[in-house]
Amino acid sequence: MRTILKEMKPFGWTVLGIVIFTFCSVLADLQLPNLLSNIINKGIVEENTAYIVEIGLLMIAFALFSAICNMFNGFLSSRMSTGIGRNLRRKVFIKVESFSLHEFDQFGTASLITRTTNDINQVQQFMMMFMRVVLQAPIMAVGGIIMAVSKNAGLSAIIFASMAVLITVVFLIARKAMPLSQTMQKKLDNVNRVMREKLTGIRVIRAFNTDEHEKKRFDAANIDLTKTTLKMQRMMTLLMPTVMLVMNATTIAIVAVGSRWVAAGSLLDGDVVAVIQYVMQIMMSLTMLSMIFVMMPRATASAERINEVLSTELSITEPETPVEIGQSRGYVEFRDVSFSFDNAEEAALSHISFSAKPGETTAIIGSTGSGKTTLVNLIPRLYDATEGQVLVDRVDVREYDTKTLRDKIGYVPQKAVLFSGTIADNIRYGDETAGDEDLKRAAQLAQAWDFIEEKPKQLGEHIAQGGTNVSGGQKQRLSIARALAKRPEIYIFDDSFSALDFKTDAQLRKALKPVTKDATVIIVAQRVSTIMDSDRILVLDEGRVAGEGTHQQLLENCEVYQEIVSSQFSEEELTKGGKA
Ligand SMILES: Nc1ncnc2c1ncn2[C@@H]1O[C@H](COP(=O)(O)OP(=O)(O)OP(=O)(O)O)[C@@H](O)[C@H]1O
Repeated sequence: MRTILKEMKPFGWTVLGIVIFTFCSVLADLQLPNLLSNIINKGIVEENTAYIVEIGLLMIAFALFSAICNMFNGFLSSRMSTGIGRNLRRKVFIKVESFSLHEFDQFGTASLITRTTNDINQVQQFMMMFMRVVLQAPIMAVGGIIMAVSKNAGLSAIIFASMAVLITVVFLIARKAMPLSQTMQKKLDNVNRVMREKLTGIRVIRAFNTDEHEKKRFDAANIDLTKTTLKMQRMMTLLMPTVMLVMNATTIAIVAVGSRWVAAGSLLDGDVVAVIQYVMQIMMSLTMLSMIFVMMPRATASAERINEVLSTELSITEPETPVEIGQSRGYVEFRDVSFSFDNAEEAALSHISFSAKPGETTAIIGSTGSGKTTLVNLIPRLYDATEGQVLVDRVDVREYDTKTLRDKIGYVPQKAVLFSGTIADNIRYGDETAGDEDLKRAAQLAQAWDFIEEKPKQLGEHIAQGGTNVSGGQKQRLSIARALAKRPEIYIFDDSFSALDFKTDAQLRKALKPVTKDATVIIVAQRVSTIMDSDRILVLDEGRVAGEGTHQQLLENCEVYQEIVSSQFSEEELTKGGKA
């Protein structure tokens, strides 16, 4: 919570304004019972109408003044809490942007979304309530007690007794509510996770007719959250009736004791009414304060979750003195590299060594799960190697500023990702200064121009969120065009040709040759036909290098490669030289 309170720093003047308005409104409110008691004691008892009107008008003026102060207070509090919410959202967003895949794995996407939205909202609402109540309630309670004691010290003893009861109840409720609030946020994460999976996997769910199964899964998460929320709400519903009970009991006690003292002539009627009014003010402020105590655990849980994100130590950090770009042009080398995912029993990559040179194409092939994607992810530092070194232009990737490193790389991921916007926006992601002609050229090279040309708005055609309004192959071609527009020194194609038909695959590789002739090209592929012309093929098997060489060399000496080839080609094709 301390971290969140630090967020109040830029709002110093607003806080000062809130403090001043709160003081003014409370002081005005505290005058009202006193004035009412004067009306009764002097105006009504002595039948002095002029006095009643005069004090009545004064009461209206005080009430109006308090209302205006409260209005300003509300305005400033909302300005501050929404400002804190905005700043936190910005900070979390920037922090998450600097996360490596390791941190994404650690938090989970659904949880990061809940933290950026719901958790920050909780804190924002709490801050709003906090600023309105946390000053007002104690001042009102203390002021009310002083005023009540000044009216009659004996009657005020009753107030102390009831305050003790109320504080005990609030404490007990807050103690129970605290863990429940924390659980609630976790369960909300769960609901978001199931919902997210359902929305992103809707096609599979429909195709496999698993709507019922998904419904049950969602119901389970939803009911779980509902149960905890209800438990918490039940606790909260106890609060108001308890306050009312204590307040009414106190009023009765004051009337019972006060009426005797009035009859004995030691107390005035108006003072009994004033003390009752002070009791109401004190109890109401304590109730408001108790709302803070009830909101606080949930807000604290949310604040902790936000803080977890903000204080995460990045597994991929920038070097203190980054290396300047040298003369080389994209030379990639792996030196005895091993990599393990957190909590994984076995290493995903073990002792990998190879080099990929500019002007050459290096292919990586291997069965599913053999570590191909993991290997290429180490080049742009999406993960850092656990052991060994990944070098780009003979410098360890960890010694580069990540922006400098990633500027050298054109990465086409296994699963093509498009953003909502136009086709041009998506290709321009690679180079924001690219003109329409550059975009067209990149699209032509990526064999994407044919389908773009047919669209009514061509490059200006809208792409839906997640690229759902283009086919898988078209998505992949746009994703390739994006990398080409960047004109990088190192191209990484992670199984990027798999959604293309054989003809387009061959055309694309042919078109790429002149463009990438000076660059280092690394192609991950499942299809032998895609990579058989490569200068060097690296065969991966269970995270280890099972062979390295050209297609012909591997056919002769690498068993794993022979198995892959024979699973994809017929005997006849193999004797013809494996051409598909
Ligand atoms: N985020 C992750 N956390 C833990 N283990 C992972 C993670 N990503 C991949 N793995 C594991 O690491 C191994 C290598 O995965 P990788 O994705 O690199 O394989 P791949 O060869 O690219 O497979 P495919 O051809 O199916 O894409 C697999 O055993 C996989 O289960």
